[in-house]
Amino acid sequence: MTLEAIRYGTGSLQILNQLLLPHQTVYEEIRGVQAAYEAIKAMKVRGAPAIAIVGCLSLAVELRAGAGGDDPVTFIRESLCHLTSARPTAVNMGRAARELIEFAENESMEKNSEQLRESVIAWIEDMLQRDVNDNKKIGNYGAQHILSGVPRDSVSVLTHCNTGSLATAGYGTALGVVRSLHALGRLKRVYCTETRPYNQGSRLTAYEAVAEGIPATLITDSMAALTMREMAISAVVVGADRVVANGDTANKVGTYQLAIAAKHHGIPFYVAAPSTSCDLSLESGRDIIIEVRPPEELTSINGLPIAAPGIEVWNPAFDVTPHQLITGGIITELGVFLPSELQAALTGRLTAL
Ligand SMILES: CSC[C@@H](O)[C@@H](O)C(=O)COP(=O)(O)O
Repeated sequence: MTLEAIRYGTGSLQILNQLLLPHQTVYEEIRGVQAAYEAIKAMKVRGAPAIAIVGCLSLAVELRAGAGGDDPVTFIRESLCHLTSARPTAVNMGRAARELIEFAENESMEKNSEQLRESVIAWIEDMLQRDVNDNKKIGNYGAQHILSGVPRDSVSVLTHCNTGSLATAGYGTALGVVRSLHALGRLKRVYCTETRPYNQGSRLTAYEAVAEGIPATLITDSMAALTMREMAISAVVVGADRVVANGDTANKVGTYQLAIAAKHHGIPFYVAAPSTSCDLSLESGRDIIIEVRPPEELTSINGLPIAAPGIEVWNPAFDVTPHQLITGGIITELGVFLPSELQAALTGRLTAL
């Protein structure tokens, strides 16, 4: 069974409302940029790569209907800036916006409005396939790298949040590595954290694992260190929302403590992310803007209050793992790099942000 977070046909876009998973499978029509902005903000669609793809596809839907009239470049620029502001930590939407605006500006030198719309739509539609292809490469590189440390045995890995088909155009990043290990017949088990407060692990990663027959065990976030000690974990593999020049990595809150626990237990810690999640314009993780989300995400679950009324809440959605703790490497579609190698490996391959 293939899970589809995004359904796109010429001029029409639907997203799977991930707030309703795993109990209901409901696809919602996204008719344009504002609807995509709201869906991203509400986390109906989430995951750094999926946010960028849905944002850009919503623009394609509007362009297909002739939006922007005689000045499509202004419409494209304003729409993309708006979409980028929905969730600030993940870099993928900002990067896609930057590249697309530059592309549209260049195209506008030679093309009329109609032709420009067509070429921008083609650029956007290509994102879906590019993302899946990149994720398959990440899966393969990551699996080979992990297995190079354990030549014969099957491995157990631990992952955090959801980085699978639901967070990308398909296959996934960290969960793509897990998929590749499973496809090679070398995955003993994946341990997935619940991932409070939004439960992307228990609702989404667990859902993908069950749907695809991947051997998986759910743990609460607070069981991670114990699991590392007791369950012969060979690697911790997580995704990323932004990897900066020195390798510091912003990812779903809780990642940092996993990296500390992995270091204590001598377990290699990997970040799996496409190069589009890397941001060489920032030198260190201190410069990353961390999204702080509403208190209700902690004080209730599905609208049911679970905390003492009146308690103050701090709800940062992401944390930054220092590069020194990323001991396994950063797995990209171009290969696996130590944090110290990343900048040189990507220089010249990424557009400046
Ligand atoms: C594949 S995106 C990186 C993930 O590890 C993770 O941080 C993520 O899914 C993003 O979180 P979310 O807040 O659900 O959009």
